[in-house]
Amino acid sequence: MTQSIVLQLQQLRQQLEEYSYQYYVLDNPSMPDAEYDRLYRQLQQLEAAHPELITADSPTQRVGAAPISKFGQVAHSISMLSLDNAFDAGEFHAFSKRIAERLDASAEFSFCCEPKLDGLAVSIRYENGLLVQAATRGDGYTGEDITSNVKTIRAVPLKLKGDKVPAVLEVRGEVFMPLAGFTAMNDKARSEGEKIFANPRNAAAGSLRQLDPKISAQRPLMFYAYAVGAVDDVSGLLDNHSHHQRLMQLKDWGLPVCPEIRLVSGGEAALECYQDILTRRAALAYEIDGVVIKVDNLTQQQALGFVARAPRWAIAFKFPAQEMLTSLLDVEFQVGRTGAITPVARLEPVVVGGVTVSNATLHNQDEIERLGIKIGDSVIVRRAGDVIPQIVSVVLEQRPSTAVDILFPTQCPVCDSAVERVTGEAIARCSGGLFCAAQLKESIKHFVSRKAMDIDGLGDKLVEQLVDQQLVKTPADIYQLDMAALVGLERMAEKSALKLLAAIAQSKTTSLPRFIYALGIREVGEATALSLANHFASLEQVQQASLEQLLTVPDVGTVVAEHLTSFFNEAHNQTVIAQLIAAGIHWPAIEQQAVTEQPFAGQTLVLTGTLTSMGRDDAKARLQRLGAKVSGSVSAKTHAVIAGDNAGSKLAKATELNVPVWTEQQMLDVFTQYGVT
Ligand SMILES: NC(=O)c1ccc[n+]([C@@H]2O[C@H](COP(=O)([O-])OP(=O)(O)OC[C@H]3O[C@@H](n4cnc5c(N)ncnc54)[C@H](O)[C@@H]3O)[C@@H](O)[C@H]2O)c1
Ligand SMILES: [Zn+2]
Repeated sequence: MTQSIVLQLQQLRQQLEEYSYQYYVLDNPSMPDAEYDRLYRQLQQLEAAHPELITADSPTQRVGAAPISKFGQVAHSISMLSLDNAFDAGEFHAFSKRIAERLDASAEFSFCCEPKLDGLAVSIRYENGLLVQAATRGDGYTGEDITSNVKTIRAVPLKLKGDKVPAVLEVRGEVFMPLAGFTAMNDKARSEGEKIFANPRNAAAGSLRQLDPKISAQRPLMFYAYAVGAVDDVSGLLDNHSHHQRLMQLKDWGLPVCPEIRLVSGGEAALECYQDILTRRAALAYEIDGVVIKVDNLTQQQALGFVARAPRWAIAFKFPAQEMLTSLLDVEFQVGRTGAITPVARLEPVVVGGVTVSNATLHNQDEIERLGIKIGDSVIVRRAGDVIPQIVSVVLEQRPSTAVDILFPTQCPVCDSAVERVTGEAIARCSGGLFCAAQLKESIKHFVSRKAMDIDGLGDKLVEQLVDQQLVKTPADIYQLDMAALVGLERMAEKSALKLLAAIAQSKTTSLPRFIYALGIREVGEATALSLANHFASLEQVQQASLEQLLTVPDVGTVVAEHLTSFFNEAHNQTVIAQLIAAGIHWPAIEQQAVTEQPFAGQTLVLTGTLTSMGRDDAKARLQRLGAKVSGSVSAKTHAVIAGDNAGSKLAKATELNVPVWTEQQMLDVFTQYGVT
């Protein structure tokens, strides 16, 4: 019996030791805090039942980890301790009862309630108001000398304010990374393929404990003071009665103090304060993992004193954990309305931040590779605030032998079309734009829009009804709609149905650029559609064009060319195009003349002001057909500016740069001359 308990204790201590090493020394924990806390509690309970088995080196008897040798060492003349935890109101009441009994006190305590900032503790020493040294907590007795690094934190004053400051003042507080800075730093690292930090605490610790302070200087670190360490204060400047009052003094001396700190009277008020901060947790600019509730009276604090590793006069009342351990059951691939394929992790349900989480996004294939994740893995899930749950890392040591690789689909899970991933893009997409049910509503809305097939009366609401009722499964089905189908729809009177059918019939007479644009190929806007039509002069030629041929078209770069080839390579799309043509969609042949005669070839033109004869888009399209590149801004390279009514700054700029200015009429004359009407 005892034998097995000894073994169990050994195992727990060893495990906690290893996790602490990763957490404190490497700043790279492999376990969520909640899992560490759970094992720690287990150890505490076992030790409480068998006090004879407690060893001096047990994690329950020690603080943090010894300083590492790459830094100089700093001995703390007043040790830097940890805090005992409470995980529910009952545990807080037990704390308050304990202290009342110890002090034999009947009156309510004044409590100072402070957000428990999630960063790392540092001690900063000021001598005659000047910052002379800064150290980490280390094992509580000896910390690491990080003076140069702390000096790079802008919020930390190098000199205290005012001339009345204690001769020696050690300020203790937390260095942390505000959420905005954390997110920005990780986004940048991710886009540059660099290591990202699992959470703001690791980011703060990893950023501060750098041999090169220049690296710390670039990191968005912040500091809040929450205690005083050693002092030499012969003139009695520092308050001797209230912890809260001391914090206010630190503030006056120029040290940042968390604005959420409250002095309250009694346990109930402390619990209310806890609740209040918990409700506002997500709205705070930095991460906190609980509220530290401290007996405010310094005489009482002194009387209560310390046990092994924590003061008796304070307790950290923890919030529900934002990171939990769970397992990855499966990965599903969802197809978005624009064809983007997103891997979604199906998780063993777990409560994170007070909410049950059973799914998390895995973003894309790069993210899957970055995490090195497999189905069956133990994973750390993080849900902070209203942010969608994320998988932050895999616990490799717990990988089961049955874990299997995640296979990214090569075929769309909705429509079976090929999945494409264009060079340089992280997102993989279904290439069956005209056929894929997941993309149908968006593709139909685009197909019928004004600059595409221009079907009047076919608004978004109606498109949704047609798709939902499965009357339209591809754009080609629009041309099969009849009276019987339409009058069955909501708010569709016979008269409007007739009008709609007429508009559909009318849309069959179109132009090649419009038709190409209507296909909704990614990145193929009106201008590109026009370039393609002009260059190839027929749909067949566009459909059959190779990547190299496409790259010779003005306006078409690698990304557009890749989208075009994968779209036309997809047989599903070809089928729908054939159905559309069969339904009677047609356009006038593009005259060879339009292709060759391009008086504006190689020229950049700018349109400005209000045109009276046509819309800006229309004019732009015609100028493009004549070879022009139409730009939005005037420079010395602009060939001419076409000025409509009320032209403003662009016209002024043209005059200033001696760029020729044409009237709308001059432009119309050119259109007539070349027959672009
Ligand atoms: N994930 C892991 O593998 C792993 C490993 C080791 C430790 N841990 C985590 O670390 C905790 C133990 O670390 P700890 O000893 O630093 O204890 P702690 O973080 O629970 O509490 C003490 C610390 O709280 C901080 N703090 C923040 N705001 C404060 C305030 N207003 N007043 C006073 N202190 C404040 C200080 O840095 C202080 O040192 C565990 O509960 C666990 O969650 C995790
Ligand atoms: Zn699809």
